[in-house]
Amino acid sequence: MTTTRVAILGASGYTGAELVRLLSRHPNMEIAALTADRKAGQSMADVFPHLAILDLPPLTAIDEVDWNGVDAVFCALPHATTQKVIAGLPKRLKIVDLSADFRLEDPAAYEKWYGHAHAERELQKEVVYGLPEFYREKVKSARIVANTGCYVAAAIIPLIPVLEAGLADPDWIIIDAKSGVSGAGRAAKEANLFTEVSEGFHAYSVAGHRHMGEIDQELSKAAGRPVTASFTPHLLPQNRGILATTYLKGEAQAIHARLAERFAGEPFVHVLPFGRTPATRHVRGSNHCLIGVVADRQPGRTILISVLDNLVKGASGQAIQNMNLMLGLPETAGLEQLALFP
Ligand SMILES: NC(=O)C1=CN([C@@H]2O[C@H](COP(=O)(O)OP(=O)(O)OC[C@H]3O[C@@H](n4cnc5c(N)ncnc54)[C@H](OP(=O)(O)O)[C@@H]3O)[C@@H](O)[C@H]2O)C=CC1
Ligand SMILES: CC(=O)N[C@@H](CCC(=O)OP(=O)(O)O)C(=O)O
Repeated sequence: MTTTRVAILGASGYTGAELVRLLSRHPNMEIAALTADRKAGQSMADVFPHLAILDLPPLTAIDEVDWNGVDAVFCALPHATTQKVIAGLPKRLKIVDLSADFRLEDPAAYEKWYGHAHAERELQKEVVYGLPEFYREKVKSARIVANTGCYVAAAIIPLIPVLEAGLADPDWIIIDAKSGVSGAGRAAKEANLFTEVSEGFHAYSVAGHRHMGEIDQELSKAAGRPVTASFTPHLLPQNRGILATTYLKGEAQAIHARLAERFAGEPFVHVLPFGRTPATRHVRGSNHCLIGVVADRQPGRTILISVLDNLVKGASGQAIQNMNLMLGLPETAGLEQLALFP
């Protein structure tokens, strides 16, 4: 089998480093180029000492990449910087974009949630929304895939099959989600200082987080009519992991049966026995998403708990899963590691 030469744009960030870690053991991909912005000119060993044992190309600016030596691209740049970069890449390249820049199919929704007009509306029409468990066939033939967001993946993986089957009230969906701090990226921000995050816990962007547009887009498709979910993100004093607790009006046993049937055979989504609940440490460092279903005390109300590692199934692992599909490789290639526990 041939080896695909990949470039990682944004390799000096957290998801870029996670792509390098996972791809270093991928049987069919080799890293041909790595880019950075402020850290261009440095080596990966300088920027991420845990990767120093690997033989890696230097970090360069994007315009210094020799595209003749590249077959596929993982784009791990901040949102709002990605549209122009992807539009400028050679058209023969397969691209998975980890940012939010191409996830919203409606340009008006993009403008509403991101506060500016989409810069590449024509290109947007070509992009496939890339949650593999639901868009596998489309991803296989896509040139550009927009990876699902980390909070969004944790929230919608269990919700889509429930809404598709009409097993919960679409007007009563409450998603209470918590993320580790690596979800905010490596760039220094006052709000993410140790002193601001440790020994505490807080909600943020309440009733206005930009992921609401993406959640509503996908849940509306699943329900077959407009859905406006409640979603509140919280910042956990830990590095990795997302846990979403979702409250629904629907019968818990029926919801559990539907999810168990829908995800049977999925390599990375697992439904726990009825009543059992997962924790972020059960998925740390792995590409797995675990789902627990519990009957609330009030009959007809259900609590869903879903967990994933924001840097793996929420970003870099999911991106490799999508790229595997785009390249006709086994979907699990390079992604077989179990969680790091404790
Ligand atoms: N962190 C997470 O858990 C998740 C992140 N994502 C998304 O993935 C993307 C990457 O996230 P993450 O790795 O956390 O971010 P980081 O802030 O850790 O890294 C960003 C990377 O982009 C580079 N960069 C920044 N600005 C520019 C620019 N103007 N031109 C070129 N390169 C630039 C940085 O280079 P330098 O370091 O040299 O400045 C760095 O390599 C984001 O869009 C994010 O929303 C998606 C899901 C989960
Ligand atoms: C903890 C934290 O700050 N998380 C980020 C979301 C993670 C992310 O990178 O967003 P995308 O999945 O859209 O790319 C936030 O709340 O904006």
